[in-house]
Amino acid sequence: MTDFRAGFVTFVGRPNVGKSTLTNALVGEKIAITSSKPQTTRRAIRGVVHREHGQLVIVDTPGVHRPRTLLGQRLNDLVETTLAEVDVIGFCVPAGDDIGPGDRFINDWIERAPKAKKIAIVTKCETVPKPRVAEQLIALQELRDWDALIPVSSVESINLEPLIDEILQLMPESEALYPQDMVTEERYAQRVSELIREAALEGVHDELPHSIAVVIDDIIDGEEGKDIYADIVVERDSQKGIIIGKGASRLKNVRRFAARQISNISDEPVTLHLHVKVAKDWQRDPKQLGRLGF
Ligand SMILES: Nc1nc2c(ncn2[C@@H]2O[C@H](COP(=O)(O)OP(=O)(O)OP(=O)(O)O)[C@@H](O)[C@H]2O)c(=O)[nH]1
Repeated sequence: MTDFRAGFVTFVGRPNVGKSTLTNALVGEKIAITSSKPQTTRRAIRGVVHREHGQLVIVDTPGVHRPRTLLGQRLNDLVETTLAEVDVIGFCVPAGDDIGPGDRFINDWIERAPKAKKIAIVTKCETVPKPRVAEQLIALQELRDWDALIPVSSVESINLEPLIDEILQLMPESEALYPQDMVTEERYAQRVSELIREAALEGVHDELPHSIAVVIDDIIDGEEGKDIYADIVVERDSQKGIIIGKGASRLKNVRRFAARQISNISDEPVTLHLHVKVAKDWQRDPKQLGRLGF
């Protein structure tokens, strides 16, 4: 096949700029979890966008930030490993935010991938008036000579196909890297655990979101469907109480919400069994981090 292009792209940017939402919107299926809490993303998750003339493999990275814990440090390492392997880096900045020191830090940082093509993406562009989008594009142009510059909205599906086209044009000529029917190579258990974590994050505040991890204990295929056993892990007893809620009301909601999401990605009925466990200060403990898969 001539003129078919394929390669890897990653979106970088401060936490909460909309990288995961953009990945999901481009792939057209829920791959990465999203939330209004910063630093939701903890794994390099791949989604694959298939088009007649090419294929994009999206690697989702955690938000870049100043590491305060061992977990933070490992997340930054993960971003760096990802950067070294991609063909295109998409630098994301929301239309409504001024470009600040955090953005400049990331802009300098992507220099560490000299071979990657670099594009700037203005996200959430439906949230501001058009002149503001134009201003943001100009501000970005002052940062560097981008290979492409494009405003998008994941929520209102603005410019998503043009973005895919722009990125594909920057990819090397190559055969398809993944089979046509594959949208993610994330293992089922990993996707399940992320969906549970997303449900558990709903409505929690302050430090608690960063303290929540989910471990899948077992997935048992029975005649009536799957039984999934999972632990929601927190760092302190007080957090355990918050997650469970009065008369276990909150935990029941988490289970109901997660089960519905998991059903959407499963081909048979699912029964979800959740337990809440305390692993004291797991974010700072190398052994616990290993056990939780970081
Ligand atoms: N209005 C609007 N909100 C958006 C858009 N894209 C993302 N958001 C919201 O912005 C918030 C953060 O989105 P995420 O996709 O989780 O951001 P992220 O950059 O992946 O965040 P981290 O995982 O923390 O790095 C969520 O509340 C999204 O719903 C958009 O196009 N328009």
